[in-house]
Amino acid sequence: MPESPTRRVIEARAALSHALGVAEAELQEARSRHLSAANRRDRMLAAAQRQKVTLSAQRDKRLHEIDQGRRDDRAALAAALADAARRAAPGAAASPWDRWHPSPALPAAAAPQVRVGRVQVPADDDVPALVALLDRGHVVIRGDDGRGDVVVAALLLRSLGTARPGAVHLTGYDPEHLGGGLAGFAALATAGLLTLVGPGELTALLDGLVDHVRRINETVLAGEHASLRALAAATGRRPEPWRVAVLLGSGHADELSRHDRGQLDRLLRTGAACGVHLIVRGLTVADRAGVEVIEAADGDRARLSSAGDLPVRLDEGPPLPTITTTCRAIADEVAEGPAPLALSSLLPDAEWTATSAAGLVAPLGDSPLGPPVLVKLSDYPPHALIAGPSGTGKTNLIYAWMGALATRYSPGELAFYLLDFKEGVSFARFAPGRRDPSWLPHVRLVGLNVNTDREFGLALLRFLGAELRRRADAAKQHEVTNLAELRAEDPQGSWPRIVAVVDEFQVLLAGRDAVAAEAVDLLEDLARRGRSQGIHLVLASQDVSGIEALWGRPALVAQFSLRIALPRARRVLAEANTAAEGLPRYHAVVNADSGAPEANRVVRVPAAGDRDGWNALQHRLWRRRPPDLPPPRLFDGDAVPRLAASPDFAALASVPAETGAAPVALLGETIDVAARSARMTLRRAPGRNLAVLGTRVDEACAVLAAAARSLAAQMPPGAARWSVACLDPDASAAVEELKGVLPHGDTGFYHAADVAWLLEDAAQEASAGEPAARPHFLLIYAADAAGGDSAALRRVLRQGPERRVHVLGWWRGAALLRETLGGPSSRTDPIGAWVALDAHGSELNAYYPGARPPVWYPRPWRGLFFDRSVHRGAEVIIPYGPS
Ligand SMILES: Nc1ncnc2c1ncn2[C@@H]1O[C@H](COP(=O)(O)OP(=O)(O)OP(=O)(O)O)[C@@H](O)[C@H]1O
Repeated sequence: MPESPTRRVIEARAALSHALGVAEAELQEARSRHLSAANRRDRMLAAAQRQKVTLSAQRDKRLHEIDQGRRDDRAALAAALADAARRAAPGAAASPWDRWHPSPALPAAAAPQVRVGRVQVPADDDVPALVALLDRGHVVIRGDDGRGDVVVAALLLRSLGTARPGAVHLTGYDPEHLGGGLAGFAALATAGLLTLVGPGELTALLDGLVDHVRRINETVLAGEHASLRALAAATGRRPEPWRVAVLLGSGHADELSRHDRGQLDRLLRTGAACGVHLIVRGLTVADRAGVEVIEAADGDRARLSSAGDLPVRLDEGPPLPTITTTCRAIADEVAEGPAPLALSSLLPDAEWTATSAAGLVAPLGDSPLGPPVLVKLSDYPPHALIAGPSGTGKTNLIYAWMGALATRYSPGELAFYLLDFKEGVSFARFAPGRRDPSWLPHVRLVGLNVNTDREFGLALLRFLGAELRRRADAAKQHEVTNLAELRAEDPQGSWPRIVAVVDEFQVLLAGRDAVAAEAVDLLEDLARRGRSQGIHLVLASQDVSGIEALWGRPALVAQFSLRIALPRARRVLAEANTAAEGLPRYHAVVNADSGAPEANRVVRVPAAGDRDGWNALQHRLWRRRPPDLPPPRLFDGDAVPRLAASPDFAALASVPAETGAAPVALLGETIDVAARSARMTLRRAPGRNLAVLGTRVDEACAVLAAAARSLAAQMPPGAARWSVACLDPDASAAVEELKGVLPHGDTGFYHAADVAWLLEDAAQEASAGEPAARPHFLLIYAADAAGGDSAALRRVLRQGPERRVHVLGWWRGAALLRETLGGPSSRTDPIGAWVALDAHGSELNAYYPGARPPVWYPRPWRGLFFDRSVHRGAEVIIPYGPS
């Protein structure tokens, strides 16, 4: 059946309804899906929002952390920079001007950098802008002139304030009178620390600096050190000042010639190593290493090449009063000169530990190059010649040298013999004195005030000659040739090196007399042979140039190969060697090669003259002296010796009378090293009488008193007969004193009234057939006054000694003695010994062998003694003074 429409409608409707239902369902589902999607989206959006907030918070936090870290880093960096800067620029190198004062570094310390401003970094710390000038480089200033001046003044003042006074020398070139901040430094000129050069002098200035650099390189650095800074670090000393040259050009391109430009270039390249530093403004200088370029400008616009692009704010300049007072103080201190070196700088760490077998080595001071200058006495150089005009420190130098030697070598290694021909007592400190009993243990002899007793110089040379022979004999015995070998072969022997110092030795060699002639011969022999026997001569003089006795003997001069010249000393160095002329105070040139210029060494000598400083040293060594060491022999030409203190007198008394030895009369002290007495033996033989000649009562009485005392010391009571005749009332006091000396029962005293009786008696005794049982000593004061009784006296003189009758008489003149003897043609041999006081050499001709009279110029408290039985020539003696 066909389908009905209704059916079809129904079916369509059903289908539609189904479709609608499906659609509804789908819509429903879609809606629900949409809703959940919307929900999800909302959730996601909310989550995303939350995430965003978290992220942003995290980002903010991180950003904050980064910021903080950078701030911390920056602050740490700035603090480190500031700290490093403080160390690079301590004290006066950077301190603010209101608290500024000089703070000189130690001489050898490297120069600090100096502050000119502040590097503008965003940090709390003040980071100073530093410039490396001294010891390091140069500075070129560009930009604003006023600001530039301030920088120059700051650089100079800080450099001066951080160096020792005098260690920085300034030179200023300022042709346009720009000032350049130099004005306040004018006071330095008074001490030679500032030189200003004007227009046209730039070439000379640059040439001078280049020459200076060359000199430093050649003579100071000498290939051993790369720079003065390195030298100072290695040696601890800084021998040369820094030289800072401020060059203020006008800004014109043609201001420098080609030559100048070359020199400037050379200085910029090589100057800093030699302590030459330039501060340049207004001259064209290319940027280069070692040159700090400062762009001077106000505010934060200044720049320093070493600070890169960082802005720099330049400091205000130093106040003018700070500059001027500092400069004046530096100039004053420099003008005053350096503080003297102390003697302690020469002393060794351990005393008395050195051996002198091979020589004597000791420092004499320090050299400008730093190390101490060692001076040697040995086989070469064996002897020294020292010269220096009065007041230049010759005596001080000898003291310093002796101190350096005496602390290194023990008295067993070194012995000093010291002689001073100067009027004064410069060597007295080494001998025991009334106030200070100490002595320098090495000193064996001190001769003072010997300027009129040149014989003492001879005595020393003879003594050294004898010692030389003793050493040469010992060397021969041990079959060796020099002291070092002798000491090795004879280790138990006492062979110290001997250093004989003769100050103002020209006095000994002056004149053409016998003393000078013998002295030169002895010196030459000693100088030639002493070198290998450890005997060293040190001769000093204010001026050696005119000592003909020296220069006339080239062989003698040649032995003195160690030369020491004090400022302005003449001729002591080789002829072309003028090093002594420009020496500063308290310096010396030491030259161990006979003065050849290349052997010059300049030494700054410490002060050794100060008594207190010396005494401390001497006392220390004195307390350490070997217990059996005797004090030195002190010969003082101004002192009167005493018989009681004479070693020969002490020895006499200990000789027993029974030995039968002929009696010995001591007459005075000889001028010699051992303080020997002049002695005359009164043996039974013709001529054994003594005549004292001259008008000087005290001295004549002193000679006779010594003779009487010394004879009496050998003669026990009863062993001799004594007769004392006083014919001059001026002698009565001396005669009176003899009453306490001569044995009472054996002595008769006579005057003019009864002398005839004495002489008659003695004449009879003198012509007796047999000699007297005991000696008879006639002491006759003013024997020439015996007058009519001189015939008897003559007989006693002629015949007495063989019969043990001896006259010890004083005649008031040589001619008066001749009268006693029988007139001008009489024989003089009854006078076997005489002491001439103020009788001149020519008057003594008759009593002296040979055709020529003795050389004798009478002088106070000295006599000329001649004993024909022992002497070849007469010798000078010093009468003993009152006991
Ligand atoms: N190196 C030194 N340091 C400090 N002062 C010194 C030095 N050398 C010498 N003097 C001082 O200089 C003065 C003269 O010195 P010294 O007596 O040594 O000179 P001199 O050349 O021996 O003189 P003269 O020959 O007239 O005696 C003394 O007061 C001494 O203290």
